[in-house]
Amino acid sequence: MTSGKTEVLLVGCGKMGGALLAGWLKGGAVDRAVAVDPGPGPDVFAGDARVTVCRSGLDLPAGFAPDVVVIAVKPQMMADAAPVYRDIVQRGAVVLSIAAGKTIAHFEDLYGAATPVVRAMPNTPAAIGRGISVAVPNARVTPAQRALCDRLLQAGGAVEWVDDEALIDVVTATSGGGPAYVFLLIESLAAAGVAAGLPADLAMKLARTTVSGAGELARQSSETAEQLRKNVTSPNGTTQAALGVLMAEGGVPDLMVRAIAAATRRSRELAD
Ligand SMILES: NC(=O)C1=CN([C@@H]2O[C@H](COP(=O)(O)OP(=O)(O)OC[C@H]3O[C@@H](n4cnc5c(N)ncnc54)[C@H](OP(=O)(O)O)[C@@H]3O)[C@@H](O)[C@H]2O)C=CC1
Ligand SMILES: O=C(O)[C@@H]1CCC=N1
Repeated sequence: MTSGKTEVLLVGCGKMGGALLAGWLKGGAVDRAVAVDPGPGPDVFAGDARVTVCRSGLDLPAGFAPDVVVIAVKPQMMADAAPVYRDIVQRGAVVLSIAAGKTIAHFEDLYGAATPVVRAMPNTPAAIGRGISVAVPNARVTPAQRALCDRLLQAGGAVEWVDDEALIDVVTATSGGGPAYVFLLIESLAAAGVAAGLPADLAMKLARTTVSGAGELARQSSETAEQLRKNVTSPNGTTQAALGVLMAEGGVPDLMVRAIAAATRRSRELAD
């Protein structure tokens, strides 16, 4: 922090890093950001005086000493992308990683055992301030660094902190990837409507509006999700006929257990 200003180095400005940066700039959470990305991702921010775009970590502005280094590259790119920031991290920045699978120990190995590291998992609704992140700090993170990471993550929506890092793999499977499962539901609902005779544009409008409306109702209502489901399900009516298929053995609840287990396994594999 320079004279009370918050300075961020963002490594990887793609879908998730870009969504976070947009939220920081919009909410004023960041006074200066240097975004490193070899692709066109950060170009959309180039007109903002607070943002400097670099194509490589070797081209950082002279003397740049960020408060936080946010790692937002794909886990598979980590070995190429992350080592170049060792000096800058060792000058006192906290590392905030949103990469699936990559553990706190991974960054301690890379940057030194004394490095303050926060491992977090956001999701793409952060782009509209409606995401949720879960974060875990290592013991080196100071209260001020934790508050800074909390502020950065809150620009994208809700934030939960946990102590057990192993939960982050499950969080990754549940809420990190969760929006994709919901978009699949929209696609599947629309496709099923078309298969049953609806025009495609009407089917897609019904699916998008129904899923987003139901999501907003779930957010605003004090009733449980189960009760909200029952409120739609008239005894021996049409919804009950559909749920008899969806909730049968091997149906959505069973599939979701398998899906979350597969994603959790994959997150653990990406640690290496
Ligand atoms: N997408 C999501 O919903 C979520 C993603 N995450 C995590 O966020 C991270 C990024 O994912 P996502 O945004 O989807 O991926 P993207 O591919 O959209 O973004 C990654 C960006 O990093 C760039 N990049 C590649 N190599 C380097 C490098 N050496 N230095 C700097 N930037 C580089 C890529 O450029 P290029 O494309 O040119 O290679 C790309 O623009 C991942 O670790 C993922 O696990 C976490 C939560 C949710
Ligand atoms: O699919 C992935 O690996 C990343 C992590 C969570 C969402 N996208």
